[in-house]
Amino acid sequence: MTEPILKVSDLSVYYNKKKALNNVSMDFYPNEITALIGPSGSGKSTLLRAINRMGDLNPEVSLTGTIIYNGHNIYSPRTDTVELRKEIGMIFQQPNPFPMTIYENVVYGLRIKGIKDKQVLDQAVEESLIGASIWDEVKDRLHDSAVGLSGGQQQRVCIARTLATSPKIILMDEPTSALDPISAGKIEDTLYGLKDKYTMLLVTRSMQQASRISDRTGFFLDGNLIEYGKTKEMFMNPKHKETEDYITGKFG
Ligand SMILES: Nc1ncnc2c1ncn2[C@@H]1O[C@H](COP(=O)(O)OP(=O)(O)OP(=O)(O)O)[C@@H](O)[C@H]1O
Repeated sequence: MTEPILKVSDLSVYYNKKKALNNVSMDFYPNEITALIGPSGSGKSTLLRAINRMGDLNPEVSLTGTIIYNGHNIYSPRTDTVELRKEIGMIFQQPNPFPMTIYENVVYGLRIKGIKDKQVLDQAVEESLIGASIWDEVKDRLHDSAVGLSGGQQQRVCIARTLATSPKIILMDEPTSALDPISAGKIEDTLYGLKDKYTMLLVTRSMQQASRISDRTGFFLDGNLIEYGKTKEMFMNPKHKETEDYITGKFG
C-alpha cells in the first residue's frame, strides 16, 4: 500500500470568525494528480493556500488541525517556509512571469539559492522548459522578455520556473481557466506528462479536466469535503447526491 506524501487531518481554516474549511481530512498520494472541485466559495483555494502556508502573513487567517509532509507538521514553528515552498510549489490562475527574460524567470529560484555556475543554470533551463513542454517554442529566444509570450506560453514558463526548484508537490489553482482551449489543452497534456516525477493538486472548475487527468477527486461544498475517492469511480458512481448534482452540472 503506497504511503501518502501529504496528510491533511481535521483541518479547519477561519477568516476572522468565518469558517472557510470545516474539519477536512485528506491524504494525497505520490505521483498522482488530485483534482479539487466544488462551487465558488467552497474552500478549494483555501485548502491549497493552507498547504503552502500562504495565510501566514494575513492576521485574519487562523487554522486548526495538522498538515503532515515528510513526517513533519508544516505548521510546526520549526518549519522554514522558504524551504517548504521550494518543495511545495504553486501555480496560480493568472500566469505571473516576472518582468525579465525567459531564462531569468526559470533560474530565479536557483539564483536565490546562490547557484552561479552557467552550465548548471543552462541545464536547469533546458530541463525545466522541456518538462513544461515549451522548450521547442522558446529555445531560440531564451533572452527575450517572458512578458511578451502568449498567456499559455507564460503559464508554461511559470510551470518551468516551479520545476527548476525541484519541488515534490505542485499546487495549482485553476491554472488553465484564464487561457484559450488550445493553450489549456497543452497545459493539461503537460501536467499529465509530469505525473511520473511530481505529485499535483489541481483546483479546477472543469469537470472534463478533472475526469481527463486526475487520479483522485475531492468534492467540496460550503467548506466541507463531501466526497473523496478515485476519479473514475466518483464520476461513474458518485456516493452523494450533492456530488452527482455538481458533476452533472445541476448546480455550481
Ligand atoms: N482572504 C479572504 N478573506 C476573507 N474571506 C475569504 C478570503 N478568501 C476566501 N474567503 C472566503 O472563504 C470561503 C472559501 O473561499 P475559497 O476561495 O477557498 O473558495 P473556492 O472554492 O476556492 O472558490 P473559487 O472557486 O471562487 O475560487 C469563501 O466564503 C470566501 O469568501
